[in-house]
Order: sequence, then structure tokens, then C-alpha cells
Amino acid sequence: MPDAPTPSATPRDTALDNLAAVRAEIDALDDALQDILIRRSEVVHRLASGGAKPTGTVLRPGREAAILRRLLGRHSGPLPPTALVRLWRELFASSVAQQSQFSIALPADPALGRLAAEHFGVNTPQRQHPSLHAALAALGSRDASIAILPWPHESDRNAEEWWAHFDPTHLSVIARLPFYSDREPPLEAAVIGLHSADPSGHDATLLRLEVQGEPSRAALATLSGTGRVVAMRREEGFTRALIETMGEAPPDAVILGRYAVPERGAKT
Ligand SMILES: O=C(O)C(=O)C[C@]1(C(=O)O)C=C[C@@H](O)C=C1
Repeated sequence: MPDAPTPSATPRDTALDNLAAVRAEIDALDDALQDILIRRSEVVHRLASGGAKPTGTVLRPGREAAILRRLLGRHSGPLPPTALVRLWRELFASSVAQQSQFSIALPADPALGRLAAEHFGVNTPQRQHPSLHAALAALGSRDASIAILPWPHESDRNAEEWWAHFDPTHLSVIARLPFYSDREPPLEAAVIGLHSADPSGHDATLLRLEVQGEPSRAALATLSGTGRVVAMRREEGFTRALIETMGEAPPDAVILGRYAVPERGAKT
């Protein structure tokens, strides 16, 4: 009796074979990626144990910004730039954790906590404080490595105007968050450190000016060259202004910090 003919592969069989082949390709890429990540963490370990970095300066926001700008500049394909940045933000967080006990002080605000976790990693310890000033005090007493505060805005509440009394002899504004966003961010934050930030190649200066009388915003901006008035407050006989500039700071300005200019990617 002749053998029954073997049934030929159905379209479903072919689809399953294709799925298995594509998944095998993904598995091989995951292995390759993991090998590279292991090598990267070994290089960070070498860098940390080489003694080249001065103590207290594990976090290098300028270097991180320069890396992200370079990667964004060479990026292509369907992976969204926001995903690329998220992946590298977690990588930076893990290399910082490899080098130090890093933690964040911030006022109790869930949205600020999320912004902090997106930038400094979901595993980085955060401690919430009852006020902006308590968060800054925790940094001052070395109970945290950095503090994260809401980006300044004009307010009727003195307690929100941390910039008006910020003491740059001990503290420095080292980053403006989010570093990358493909839309107008709903919330921005200032990162405060105990050391000034390293340059990133494209940086802004945040400065405080005190000017007699009640100059207009435009006049204040002109005083600072190419600056933009972030917030201002009228006091008895003088005006205190917070200005962000890419140019030179006027000689009588108090410099609160320098940081990488955030990237605002266009959504195409
Ligand atoms: O370049 C450094 O100093 C590092 O520690 C490495 C690294 C990185 O992972 O690329 C990690 C943390 C710093 O904030 C900046 C960069």
C-alpha cells in the first residue's frame, strides 16, 4: 500500500516558523546587548577605582548630557528618542549607584517624585520632605546627595521662592529637568548639588539680580544680555529677579548654577 502523502506546511505553520526565527534573532540581540552592558559596567568600575574623579563628584550631569546629545544626534529607526533617553537614564543611574550611596531629597509631591525617578532611575532612593527648605536642609547636612525642587516660578508664597535666598557658596543648581522631552513638559525641576556641574558643551547660567526700583521684565532681560527672566519679585525699593542666560553673567549677578540646556525634541 503506498504511503499517505505528507500534508504540506499550512500558512499558520509558516507564520509560527517565522515567529520563532524572529524571536531567536531578538534573543541573540538581547544576549549581545547584555554582554555590552556588562562590559560597560566593568569600564565604569575601572573608572571609579582609578582615582581620577575627585571625591564628591560621582554625578557628572554635564558628561551625561553630552553623551545623550551625541546618541540622539546619531539615532535612527523606530525606537523613539524618548525610549533611548529612558534606557540611558537607567544606565547612568546604575553607574552612579555603582560608585556611591546616592540618594535624593525632595519635597513631598508625587509628580516631582516621578520626574526624579525618570531622570535618576527608579531604584535610586528618594526621601520626601515636608517643604522645599527641609529638602535643601537635608542636602546641606549631607543626608542626601542632591535635592530636587520645582523649577522656580513667580508665586505669592515666600516658601516656594527658594531661589530668592539660595546660598550659592554651599549649593549649586546643576541640572534642569527633564533633560529631554518631545513636548512641552508639564512639570520642570531644578537639581541642586553640593558641587557645581561639569560643562556639557551647551550650558545655561541661572543667576539672581537685585536692581533698584521697579524695572520692567524687558529691562531686566536686557541687563543680563541675552537672558530670560524666569521669575521676579518686587521688594521694598528693589526688584529681585531670577534669570537664565546662555551668555555672560553681569558682574553684580549672583550665580546660582550652570547646567546643560535641556533638549526639546520635535515630535515628527
Ligand atoms: O564619566 C563618568 O564620570 C562616569 O561616572 C560614568 C557615567 C556613565 O555611566 O557614563 C556615570 C555617571 C556620571 O554621572 C557620568 C557618566
